[in-house]
Amino acid sequence: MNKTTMTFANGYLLSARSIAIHFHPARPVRPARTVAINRSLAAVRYASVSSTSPSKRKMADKLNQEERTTELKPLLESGWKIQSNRDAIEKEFQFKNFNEAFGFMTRVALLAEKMDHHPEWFNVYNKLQVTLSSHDVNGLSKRDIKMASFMDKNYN
Ligand SMILES: C[C@H](O)[C@H](O)[C@H]1CNC2=NC(N)=NC(=O)C2=N1
Repeated sequence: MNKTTMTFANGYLLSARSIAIHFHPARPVRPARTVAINRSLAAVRYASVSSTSPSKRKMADKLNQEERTTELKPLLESGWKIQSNRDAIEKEFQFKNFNEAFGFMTRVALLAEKMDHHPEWFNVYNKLQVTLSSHDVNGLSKRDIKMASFMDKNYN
């Protein structure tokens, strides 16, 4: 095999059978996962901008007795429970693994930002305990019904 010879400006001579040239990009290439996370964050930022402002929100939207019977019924049938010491509902979700659980939480988080209504939740690996209540009315509101229904719809 022929040898390649290179002479450098400082006079050094390099002689080798093969020369490997490494190109270093000006900035590090972002892995696909980072790009996906950044897109999600951009979606959250967009959602926050277009979210309902607290001033516009109807403050007196606490569920009345009739709504409690009609709107809570399908949720209680799907495993939601009314807490004994608080006007709140709770449910435990179980997933295949952490990735599935966190994907679900991410989808819920996007809605939470859009609604400006946030779940209380506790996650360990594939389990997620959720409590829903509306702090501003100190009890259940239609926002909790909406969020619980969204969770049920997105849970397989
Ligand atoms: C300032 C902000 O709009 C409020 O604190 C929002 C945020 N998220 C909320 N989430 C819930 N669950 N209840 C609220 O009353 C509530 N209020």
